[in-house]
Amino acid sequence: HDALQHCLFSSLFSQNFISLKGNIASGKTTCLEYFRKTNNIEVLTEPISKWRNVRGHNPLALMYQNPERWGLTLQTYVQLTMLEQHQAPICAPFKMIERSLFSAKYIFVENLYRSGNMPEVDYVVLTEWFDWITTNIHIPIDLIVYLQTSPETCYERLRLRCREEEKVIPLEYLESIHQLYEDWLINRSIPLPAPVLVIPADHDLQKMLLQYEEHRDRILAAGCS
Ligand SMILES: Nc1ncnc2c1ncn2[C@@H]1O[C@H](COP(=O)(O)OP(=O)(O)OP(=O)(O)O)[C@@H](O)[C@H]1O
Ligand SMILES: Nc1nc(=O)c2ncn([C@H]3C[C@H](O)[C@@H](CO)O3)c2[nH]1
Repeated sequence: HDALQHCLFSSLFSQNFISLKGNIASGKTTCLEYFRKTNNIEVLTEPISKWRNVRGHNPLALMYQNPERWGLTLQTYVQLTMLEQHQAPICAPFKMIERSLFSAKYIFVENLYRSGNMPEVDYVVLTEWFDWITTNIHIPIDLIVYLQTSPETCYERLRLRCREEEKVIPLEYLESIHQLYEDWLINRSIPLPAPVLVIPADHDLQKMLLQYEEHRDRILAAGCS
């Protein structure tokens, strides 16, 4: 009975799906935390724990160690876990999801392929999967929030956070990821699934919390855009 009531409740609201995007260590987790605490927003962080341990295997580490051999393995699993995130039922008027099925394809798969770290057959098979999913399954996104940082800032923060698998990431990797985000979200090289709100995110924690406060109304008006 409760589940039915919940679903009726959530169907009454024009559900608003906000996708939070940004480079590695651009501050997404901090942003999600802010909105989880201050508003009635359901937050879905990246399922990175799954990528680091799927039945005892760590495809994230494997990909960083040998992208040509393990890129497809990780990306196939990222695509599945991100689809699960998009499909997860929600019972709040807003759902903020860290990155998306789209950023996995347009940023990370694209980067692996363009940098020569993904054989074309792998790229083509992943694209076939992605095209089938996005054609046959509705992936609702009402607003994209882009935490725009410089690669250097992300590199510094990355080193501070020192996640084991990420120790091998050079600045150049962050620069190419940054360029793909800029091409997509600023220069609109690929059609966008939703409007983009850009938040400069090179500032310190205090200033960022003020930025989130300033942009709160715009973000929570997602569905009425
Ligand atoms: N505005 C900030 N100023 C300084 N350090 C920050 C700021 N925001 C986050 N950090 C720190 O930088 C590191 C990365 O931040 P965070 O985990 O929020 O990034 P992220 O975008 O979620 O990373 P990923 O893409 O890897 O999930 C963390 O150690 C965090 O404490
Ligand atoms: N190759 C690859 N493809 C993805 O779709 C993807 N999404 C996130 N990540 C990496 C970035 C951070 O190290 C860590 C947490 O964001 O996981 C990815 N790596």
